[in-house]
Order: sequence, then C-alpha cells, then structure tokens
Amino acid sequence: MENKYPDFSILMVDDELPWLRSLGITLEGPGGFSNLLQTTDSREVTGLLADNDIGLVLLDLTMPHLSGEEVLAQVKQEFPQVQVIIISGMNKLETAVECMQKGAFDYFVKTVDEDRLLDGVRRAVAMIELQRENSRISAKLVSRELESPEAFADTVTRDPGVLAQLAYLESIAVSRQPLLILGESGVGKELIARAAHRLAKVDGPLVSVNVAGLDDNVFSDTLFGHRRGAFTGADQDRGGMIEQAAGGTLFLDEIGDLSAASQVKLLRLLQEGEYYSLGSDRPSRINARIICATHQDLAEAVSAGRFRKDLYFRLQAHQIELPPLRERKEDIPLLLDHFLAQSAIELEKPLPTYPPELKALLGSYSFPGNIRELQAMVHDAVSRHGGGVLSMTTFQERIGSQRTQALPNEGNPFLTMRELPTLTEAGELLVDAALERAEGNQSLAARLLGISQPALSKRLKMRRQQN
Ligand SMILES: Nc1ncnc2c1ncn2[C@@H]1O[C@H](COP(=O)(O)OP(=O)(O)OP(=O)(O)O)[C@@H](O)[C@H]1O
Repeated sequence: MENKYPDFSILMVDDELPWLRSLGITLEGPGGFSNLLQTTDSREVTGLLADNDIGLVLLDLTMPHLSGEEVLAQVKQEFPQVQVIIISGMNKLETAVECMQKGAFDYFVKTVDEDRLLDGVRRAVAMIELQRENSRISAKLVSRELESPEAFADTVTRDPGVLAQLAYLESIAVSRQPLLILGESGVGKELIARAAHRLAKVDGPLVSVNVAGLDDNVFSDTLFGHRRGAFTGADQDRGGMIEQAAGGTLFLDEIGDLSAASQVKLLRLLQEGEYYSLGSDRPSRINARIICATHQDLAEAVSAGRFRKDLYFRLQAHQIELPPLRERKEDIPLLLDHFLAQSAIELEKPLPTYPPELKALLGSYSFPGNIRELQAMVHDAVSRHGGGVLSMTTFQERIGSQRTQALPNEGNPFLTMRELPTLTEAGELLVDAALERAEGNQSLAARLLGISQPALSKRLKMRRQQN
C-alpha cells in the first residue's frame, strides 16, 4: 500500500478551485505532503471530518454558504483535536487575532511566501503527531480495562495493579463516602483525585488544600471560613474551602501531617457532615465529597499515636494505594515516551529520539521521587537538548549522584543462603545480574557494577575463553 505522509489527512477548503490546485502542488512538491483532501464547499467540512481521519484543516475565510469563521467555530466545537490554519485573501490584523482567539493554529495571507506557509504547516503537523502519539499511549493502555477511559486521559499505566485500582475507582465514582489515596510522594495521588472528581460527573469544582504544616487555627479558617469579628483582622465574613467546593470535591492533601486538634475537627466533619465557621454558633452542612491523600504510613502513624484511630477507620471507607514507580517498572518506558512528548510540546521542540540504553538505565534506578522525579529528569533533558539523539548526561548525572547503596536497604542476600558461593562464583552471578538489568548493555552494566567498561569487557572475554 502507498505510504502517505502524514498519517492523517490535511483538508484544504476554498471556494476557488485554481487556488486549491496551486496549494495542493505546493504541499505535495516542496512540502512533501501526500495525504491531502480538498473541497470547494464549506458546508461539507464537518461531514468530511466525521468520515475521514483528518488532523489539519487549511481554511479560507471568504466563502459562500458558510464563512471560514463559522466553519472554524464548528470544527473547534465538534472536533476540538483537529487543528485549523487560516489561509485568507484578507490582510486584516483584527480578523487574524479573532481567528487565533477562536482556536486557529496559525493565520496566513494568500500572498505569503511558500517557505513560510510550509513552515507553518510543518509545525502544525509535528504538534498533531505528538498529541496523537500521546493520547494513543494512554487510550490504548487504559481503554481495554475501563469503562470511562476518558476520565484517565492523562494517566499512563499498564500495570495490572494500578489498572485494577482505576477500575475500583470507577465502581465507587458516585459514592458520597470519603476516599483515601495512599502512596509515596510523586506516585500520582493528585492525578487520581482529579480522575475521581471527573468520574463523579458533578457540577461543582475540585478544590485542593495542602494541609501539611497548617496549625489548627489556619486549618479551621482555611476550611471552614470565618464570621466578621471572629478574630482581630477578620473585618468581614469569609467562606472557607468547603463552601468553595460546594457541589464538587474537596481534596485534602498530606492528611498524615494534620495536627491533633485538626484531626478532631475533620473527624466531626466526616461523621456529622457539619462544621462551624470561626465565630459562628450555627453549624453549616458540607455539600462536597472529601478525598484525602497522604504519603505517610497511616497504620504506623496510628500505632505510634500520631494519628487518631477513629479518624483512620472513618477515612478507610474507600481506599486506593498507588505503588511506587520502582514496583511498576514496566510503566517506565511508557512514562518516558509520554513525558518526552509532553516536554517537547511545552518547550516547543521536536520530539527527540533517545539511545536504547536509556530505558535500561532508568530501569536500574529506584526513583525515590517516583513519577514526578522521572518527569523532572525528562523535562530537564529535553530543555537542554539541542537536536539529534537525546543525551544520557542529564540522566546519568542525576541517577549517578542519587544512587543509594543497595545493600543496607535491601539486606544482605547471602545471609539467607544455605551454602555460600565462593567469591569468584558470587562475582560471576553479580555480573550476570547486572547484564540482565542493563539489557545486555555493557557500559551500563559496568556502571552498575562500579567498574570500567573495558574491565567488564575483559572479564567477559576471559569467561568465554574458559568455557
Ligand atoms: N500514571 C501517570 N501518568 C502520567 N503522569 C503521571 C502519572 N502519575 C503521576 N503523573 C504526573 O507526575 C506528577 C506527580 O504526580 P502527583 O502530583 O499526582 O503525585 P502525588 O502522589 O500527589 O505527589 P505528592 O505526594 O508529592 O503530593 C504530576 O505531574 C502528574 O501529572
């Protein structure tokens, strides 16, 4: 089958056939675009968009029947993922600004030189390719397992454990009971809170409050608000976050750090659904779902007496625990691709390729900062990136400097062995393990072993000679 470029069609819309012909020649010849469609009737655009895989529309403004501005509004309304470039005979700044405000990707006058026009089309095509790649990843991963994959559009995972948690989240979407999200820092707790809010399909907003470090007065004032005169400086009534979240979701982050006095207030709120604004003796009712999150081990905090047992039980009505990234390593390559595309879009750079050993390097790292750490590393690497293949340096610098000592954390693996291997045998086993983790990449395996690459290579050569 003929290979067309790009993967999606570019639709040209103009009532003047000669112009369409000449635009097609420019796009196909110097532009190298072969996947083109055209129409001279602006009324056909939405039908064509529904029946074909079109990513980009090149649109004239002055046309009979439907004007270009009307078509632009229709496209943005019904097919928001489709990009539109206006190519108009009119050289009017206000019209251009208006079109850009209505969501056009770019605006050109027909007299523009060919190179500038092609440059604009190429930029749009590159951006659409990135967006498609990105949504392909998340849609493919979550759609097989979930009923409402669109609620998880920004969640990338193929980990069966995480997917099961997302399915559970769907099943409790409309519950009014509180939801507790547990997991280390940076595993995606807030992302999941946002998905839970979307799934609930409520009209009110999602209001997030980080309660870490708030003393009880600030906690109460932030959540419950105050009446005029409640304390010095309270010169008027002020509603709290609970009021702002009316009809929606209140997300309380870092709940494990709540002071003892605030824990009592939160418990009362959950049990009775009521609260008192500071300075008021009349209770108000909460009309929002509560989602709490913490990176702390709450069970341990309860046994240490730092967290109230009754509050812990109350919060456990629905609970989700997100595993750390080091326990879902198969997600690392997917997240790497996702964050590369995300950073490229944000920094307006072309999508970089990367050396194959990068995945192995990331797979060998324990990511104490979890997904946020990977995201920051990738963003940093893309922002330093000048073109061509992405350099490993940023990753090596970060991973190298943060590599923790493996043995004290995970215990001495030899202690549990009935019979100890000799030093030579242990060395051989270690070399095999490093090569496996590095997916056969010798320079990475050597780094893991703390020796130079020539030293490892020599060792492997000797091994081959002995066998
Ligand atoms: N599965 C995922 N797919 C894509 N991006 C993710 C995923 N999980 C987390 N992220 C991204 O990683 C970053 C950190 O996630 P988030 O803020 O939700 O973590 P957190 O657990 O709430 O962290 P903290 O405990 O520090 O508040 C965010 O930018 C988020 O969008």
